[in-house]
Amino acid sequence: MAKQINVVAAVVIDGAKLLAGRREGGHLGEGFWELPGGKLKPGEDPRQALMRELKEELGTASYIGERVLPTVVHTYDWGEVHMQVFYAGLKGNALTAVAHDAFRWGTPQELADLNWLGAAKPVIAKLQGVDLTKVVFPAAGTVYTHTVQYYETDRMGITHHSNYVRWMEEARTHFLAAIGWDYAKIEAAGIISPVVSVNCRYKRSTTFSDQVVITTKIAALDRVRLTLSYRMECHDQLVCEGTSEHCFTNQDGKLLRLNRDLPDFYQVLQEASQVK
Ligand SMILES: Nc1nc2c([nH]c(=O)n2[C@H]2C[C@H](O)[C@@H](COP(=O)(O)OP(=O)(O)OP(=O)(O)O)O2)c(=O)[nH]1
Repeated sequence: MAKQINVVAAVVIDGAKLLAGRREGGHLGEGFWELPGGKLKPGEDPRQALMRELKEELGTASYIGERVLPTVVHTYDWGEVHMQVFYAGLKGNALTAVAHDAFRWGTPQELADLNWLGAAKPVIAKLQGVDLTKVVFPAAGTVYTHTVQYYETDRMGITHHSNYVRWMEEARTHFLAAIGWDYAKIEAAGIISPVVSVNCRYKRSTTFSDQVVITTKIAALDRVRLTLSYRMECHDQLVCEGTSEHCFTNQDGKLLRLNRDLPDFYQVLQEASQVK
């Protein structure tokens, strides 16, 4: 059986253009054009891995967006490449050539005829119908990845259903920290945030070492209540959808009105709720 090689790659975009790199001499696939990226380390979160690779290969920090298409599988003499592809943007302007001997920016149409590595071809084909200027990047904190632990599975090796509610809390903590209101700050302001309800709909099971990508959004916000929605995906498939509803009280348990009692927090939440 061919050796499986897990790879992450980026459609790095700037306006209507994407970035192609030509593989330098001395590497497998030398002289072919590719999307910047590289091998995933065991257990590594794909988006984190891609940021690491882009930093190593292009010399600049990046932000990572949505998946471009489901995982591409392509077999070479040297193994079976499983490539996860995400949109990305670069924070810096100057590119440092480390693993490439040439770079080219172009629209998907302009770059279609380059001599692409096999696994990149379906990506370029898919991009022919995409207007890259319309690609949006998720707002900070909306994407969180949980790796399923051994102790979270049951006797049959399936993740116990109770864990999904805990992961919602992890994703929520991550989300609130990213919008500038981590739990320490909320507590320092004397605010208590009870959970009013939790809802969870299970679609597929997960198991040990699966990476569950959770997208958190504000589903509803009024003066006293915040509802967050969570969409959990694993191996490109929806595994669970949920919501959690929260109110806010002071130390005496008195219900707070966000707009009157916590205007700064309310404003940040309102802005975050505009993100679709
Ligand atoms: N980055 C990238 N890799 C691709 C593409 N298409 C494709 O088949 N591959 C394959 C080639 C390689 O077998 C593998 C990427 O491995 P790599 O050698 O670049 O990984 P790396 O940066 O971790 O390199 P190294 O440390 O092992 O030298 O994926 C593509 O478009 N981009």
